[in-house]
Amino acid sequence: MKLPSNTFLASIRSGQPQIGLWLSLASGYATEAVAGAGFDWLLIDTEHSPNDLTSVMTQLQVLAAHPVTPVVRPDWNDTVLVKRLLDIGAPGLLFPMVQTPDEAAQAVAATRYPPRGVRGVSGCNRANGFARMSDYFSRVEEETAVLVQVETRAALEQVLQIGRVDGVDGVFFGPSDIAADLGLLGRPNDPAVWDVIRPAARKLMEAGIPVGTLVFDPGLARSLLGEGFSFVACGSDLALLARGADALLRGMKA
Ligand SMILES: O=C(O)C(=O)C[C@H](O)[C@@H](O)CO
Repeated sequence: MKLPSNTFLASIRSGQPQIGLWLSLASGYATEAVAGAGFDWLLIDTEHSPNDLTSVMTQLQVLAAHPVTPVVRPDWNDTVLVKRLLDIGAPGLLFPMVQTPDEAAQAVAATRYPPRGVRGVSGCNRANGFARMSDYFSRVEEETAVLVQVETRAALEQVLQIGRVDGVDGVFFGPSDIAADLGLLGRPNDPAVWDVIRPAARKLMEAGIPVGTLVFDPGLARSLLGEGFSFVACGSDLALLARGADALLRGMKA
């Protein structure tokens, strides 16, 4: 038994755009319902949703039956939590609120076994096929996507240094937090937010570093992919449910 190749990672490295969806409902059943839609990547969020380790694992199990790559967002750049997420088989991690190259290096180190990093070793777990994957230790680091999230003006100023940290596979812009940092709380689509994100994203793209984001506007998502963003999530399971319910009732009352 071999460690599966990470198709999301191979795609962003080779410049093939990846369309994603955020998973915030913290439910294996809801995840199963969207799993077959055909998204390239699905982000299991533990920062802003009621997910715990067990609900994340259930969703990873569900998604294993589908040709889509799950990426898990830990709630913090926390070495111990990262070890546990990797042991349950997260093929990619999105680290929130990475502010400096040192913090990006800390995120990478959490995903590497010694001597390259600080990941603790478990011999038998879901990630290594319960010790049946003969190549797990030799390949897991090259097959794990390490994505770091830039969410403040301070981080934007160092974006290239953050993106160039050895082991970082991509930089994700958080428009909601960047908007808040700019004094535009609740306005992630405000042009002023994108006026600071776009030049930073271009710098990374010119350096060959994949760039991603999440926007709740399919038109903006399409245009960002056209501008060279590599991995763009264009909505969430939670928003689809809530806004779909709103629209259905509105239609009934119209
Ligand atoms: O700043 C952002 O944008 C993000 O980090 C994404 C949000 O956390 C996501 O929950 C959308 O509201």
